Amino acid sequence: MSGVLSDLTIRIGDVERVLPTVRTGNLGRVPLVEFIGDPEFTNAAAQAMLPLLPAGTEILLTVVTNALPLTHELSDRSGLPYVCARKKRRTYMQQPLIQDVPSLSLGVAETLWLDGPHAARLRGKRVAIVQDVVASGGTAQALAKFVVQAGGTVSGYLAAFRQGQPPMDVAVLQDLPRRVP
Ligand SMILES: O=P(O)(O)OC[C@H]1O[C@H](OP(=O)(O)OP(=O)(O)O)[C@H](O)[C@@H]1O
Repeated sequence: MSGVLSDLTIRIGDVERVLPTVRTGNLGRVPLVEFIGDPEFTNAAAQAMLPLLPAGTEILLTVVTNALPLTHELSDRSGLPYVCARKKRRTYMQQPLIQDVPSLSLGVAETLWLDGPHAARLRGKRVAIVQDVVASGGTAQALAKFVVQAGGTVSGYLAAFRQGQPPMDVAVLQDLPRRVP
């Protein structure tokens, strides 16, 4: 069972968490979802997301940081491999694909990097885009561009949480308030 019990107390399966709220420059106070450092919460979310995987998906694509442990667990449970984009160029990258994200959920512009050999794993594949939270959808759009650049097709979008109204259909466990008082 999943649900928002109050504005900021959430439950996924048997795991309940009170989400902290943080103040951001242009959004006011927003709930903060953190999977990093919380394997119990991460595992519960990954397990609950299994039925959200689009039919026919062959590989998952995500981006650091918070979505990475979630995608790892989803990969382990589903048996689907995954590829992860970075938010910094690493010296060992070979002909990386590059996408700018104008403004992420916390109002910070980013550049995403997908190492060439990882991009090659998407070629000809049906790719599900996995995120912890989808807000504006800017990150999801950038990841979808990676899929197209790499020669794959997007099978769908899934996330643990949605905050706001992104432009694409995203399968989620729960909607969270975009702002809190
Ligand atoms: O739909 P959007 O508006 O693009 O926002 C969603 C993105 O924002 C958050 O990342 P964050 O900037 O907190 O980075 P982190 O995961 O590295 O902490 C979240 O992890 C998503 O990747």
